[in-house]
Amino acid sequence: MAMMIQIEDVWRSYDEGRIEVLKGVGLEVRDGETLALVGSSGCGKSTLLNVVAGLEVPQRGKVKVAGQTVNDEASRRELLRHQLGFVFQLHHLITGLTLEENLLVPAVAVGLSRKEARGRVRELAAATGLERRLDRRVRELSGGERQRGALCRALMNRPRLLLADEPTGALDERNREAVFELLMGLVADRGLTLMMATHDPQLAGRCQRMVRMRDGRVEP
Ligand SMILES: Nc1ncnc2c1ncn2[C@@H]1O[C@H](COP(=O)(O)OP(=O)(O)OP(=O)(O)O)[C@@H](O)[C@H]1O
Repeated sequence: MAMMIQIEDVWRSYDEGRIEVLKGVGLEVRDGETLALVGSSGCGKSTLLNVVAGLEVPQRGKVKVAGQTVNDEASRRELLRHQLGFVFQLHHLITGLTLEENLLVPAVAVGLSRKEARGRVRELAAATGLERRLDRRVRELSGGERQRGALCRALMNRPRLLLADEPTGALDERNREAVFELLMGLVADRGLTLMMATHDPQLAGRCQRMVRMRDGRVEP
């Protein structure tokens, strides 16, 4: 069975080792699997996702995504641009730009033609009910719309892996359900691998596998 993520004995600390967050994490996620990462606040879920995404560098250990070792700037850049999409708890869109402009940013970064990029924008906007919001500035969108926009942006470069850090954590219940349904629907349609940190047991239960973090490690 092909592995999408391979994490081996990963250690990450802050403040010159005084704050130890990841203490020898090992985890494998299969291609096409949906996995929920749960555990109490501060146990290191976000840090682990950031390490997988190459946004943070571990002091020790190995991370492979789609068989490629993530160990230098070039591999991290390649990973972020082509292999994975990331949805954060807060949308992280540029609020002064329109939604469409935001979605074009990752496409421009990989040199997609304007025509192709606009085609993808329309396709994702249709899939998330945002067709009539594309010309709006992000600061004029609702919380649920922003989060749906963030999901679109994460999928613009057609990654095979989606990482999500409390993707519905900042939303009210109605929006939470709607955004989650969209996310899971897009993951299923496209056969994506999903690794998602969540505090919501209901959302976690909708993933194929649930993994608990405790004291800087993943429970067996
Ligand atoms: N840049 C940093 N400098 C110092 N400490 C940090 C830094 N980033 C994270 N930490 C600490 O690492 C620990 C784990 O943080 P992390 O955000 O990974 O936890 P989490 O499980 O995602 O928590 P939550 O569920 O509340 O989002 C926390 O105690 C946090 O304060």
